[in-house]
Order: sequence, then C-alpha cells, then structure tokens
Amino acid sequence: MSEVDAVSEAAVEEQGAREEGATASGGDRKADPDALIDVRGLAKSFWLGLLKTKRVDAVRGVSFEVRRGEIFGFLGPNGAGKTTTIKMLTGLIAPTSGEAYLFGARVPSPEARRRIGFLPENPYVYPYLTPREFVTLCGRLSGMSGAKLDRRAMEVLEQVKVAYAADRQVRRLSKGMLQRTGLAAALVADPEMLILDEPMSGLDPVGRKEVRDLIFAERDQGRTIFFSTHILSDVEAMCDRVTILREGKVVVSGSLRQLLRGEVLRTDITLAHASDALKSALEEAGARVTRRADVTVVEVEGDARVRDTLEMALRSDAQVIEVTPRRETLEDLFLRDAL
Ligand SMILES: Nc1ncnc2c1ncn2[C@@H]1O[C@H](COP(=O)(O)OP(=O)(O)OP(=O)(O)O)[C@@H](O)[C@H]1O
Repeated sequence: MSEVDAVSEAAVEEQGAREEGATASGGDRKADPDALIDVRGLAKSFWLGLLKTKRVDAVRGVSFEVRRGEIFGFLGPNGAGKTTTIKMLTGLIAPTSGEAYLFGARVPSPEARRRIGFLPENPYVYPYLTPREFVTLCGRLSGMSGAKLDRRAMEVLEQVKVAYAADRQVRRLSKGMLQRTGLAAALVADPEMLILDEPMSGLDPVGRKEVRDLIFAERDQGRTIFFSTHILSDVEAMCDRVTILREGKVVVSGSLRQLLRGEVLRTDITLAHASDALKSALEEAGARVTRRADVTVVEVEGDARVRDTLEMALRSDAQVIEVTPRRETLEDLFLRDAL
C-alpha cells in the first residue's frame, strides 16, 4: 500500500474507528508525556468466508509503550500480528477492542497522525510517478508547499540515496530503491516519530546497513523510531527496547540490555594445526570440538576450562587463532523462553 493509498484508506477508516471508539473510554487523556505510543490491550479479529463465520484473531490484547527518543523494535515471526497492530496504531483499521494513544491522543487522531512519518510494508507507489513527484505529493498531503517543499523533497531523496534517480519513473526502480523512496516520503514532513513496517525488507546487505545508519542518524537528530521486523539481528544491532509478538500476543517486552543476560555463555577457541591426540584429549575433558575448513573450534564453559584448553593447545604445538567469548543473543533468548 502506498502512502497515498494509506492516507485515503486512513480517511475512510478513521471515521469508522472514531465512531467505534466513541462509546469506549474515548477522548484524549493525561498520559506520560514521554510515552509517544501507548498501546493498551489492543485486539483485532477478522471474520472470513461468505457468511463471515470464520474468525481470525490477528492481535489478542497487546500492550506496550514507546518512549521519546528511543529506537523500539516490534519483533515477531510472519503472521504474528505486527502489521495489523501498526494499522490500528496509524488509524488505518479500527481495533476490535483495546485502545492506542499517539502523543497522548486517542487513535485515530488526525493531529497525532500529522506528527508521524509512516512507511507501510511493501510500499506501493504509482508506477508512472517519479520519486521526486511521489515524495512531493506526500509532502503536500502533509500541508507543505512551494520552494520549501521542493528543497525538502530533494534533501530526503539525497538522504536515502535515491537523488540520482529522482526523475526516473518508479516502475524502473529496484525494490530497494522503492523502499528508500517510501522512507523519503515518511521523512519529508519532518515528523517527530517514524513508524516503519519492515523497513529493511527486500534490501541487500549494503542497503540494510544504509537503512540502519539512516535510522541511527534520525534518532540522533531527536526522532523516535518504531519499526517492525522478523529479523533478530536487526533488532539486536539497533534497538533500545523491544516487544516480541507471537500469535497475536506479547511474549517478551523490555530493554535489550535487561533481556539479554550480559554474562558469557561459553568461549569459542579457534586453533590451527590441532593434532588428533589433542582433539581427543579436549573431548575427554568435556569440550565440544568441531572441525571447520582448516581450523578446529573448541567450545568450553567457564574461565578454568578456557585456561586449561589454552595450556593443552600450546603444549601440543597447536596455534591459537582466536578466543571469542559468546554472550547471549536474541536467538538464545528465543530458545531460552521457547517463544
Ligand atoms: N485483512 C485481513 N483479513 C483476514 N486476516 C487477516 C487480515 N490481515 C491480517 N490477517 C491475518 O492476521 C494474522 C496476522 O497478520 P499480520 O499481517 O498482522 O502479521 P505480521 O506479523 O505483520 O506478519 P508478516 O511479517 O508476514 O507481515 C495473519 O494470520 C493474517 O493472515
């Protein structure tokens, strides 16, 4: 869905959402001024089939907060309910129950919506527009105009490295360039917060790194970033805090530093020229020994075992290539908590 489609769909849905929300605990309320997103018990069910008899509970009572100035990761496997939550948050669809606040205002709030830049999943841009036209159009929809808008459109296209193709029709752009054009559109109105649904999808490793750097740069300029992904390493490399969703429910939420135990789980010692006798001796001493290409990797737990292994290796004339302490990763967290 393009930003343009998103905007028009939002206008239609917003009315419905407002009507549905009116009977609940509606209205704006006093909230923590640093909680730019406050989601409380949000749920969404879809009814499928001709007679609407089959119910899909896409989101089942999700709650979390995003604070000013942080990079917040919204993580979960395919089908976990990330996009559905983001659609409710941005006012594109109305929740079945629960409520969400943006900048302290109950969603849907046109004022709050104006303060966010939104990148939908797989942004669709009308193929005969150019990036410059599309980004300018999005700026106009946000109330910008004139030379200031022209300048800002080129500035954000430069930022996302699409300026060289600013006047090329979108249908001639690669998926990565299209994704960046979507990002430029999200940035054009200088929003306080970015809501990005899978911003790294479809990008090659260089493109992913560039988008990561861009997100860091935007945060350094004071923007708050909320992004969804199903890729653990993206979250680990970038986020201050994270909420992990599975089958429509929050399974883990908190700061990455708190969630990932800082202690060393094990140490990997990489050796060259390890003899068969050394390998057997290490295995007998309880180490896990694996051959990889022309090196041997020995996995041990505890400082005493590290020292013993190094001594044995040096005594047998093996060469120590690398000693790497392994700390817990998000993947370990997934396994630990059997998410
Ligand atoms: N409009 C809809 N009608 C019916 N079911 C839907 C609709 N939108 C989403 N769903 C279902 O709701 C569940 C959650 O989907 P959602 O797209 O929110 O997941 P997601 O975490 O964003 O996944 P992905 O990473 O694949 O985009 C899925 O089972 C999906 O099929």
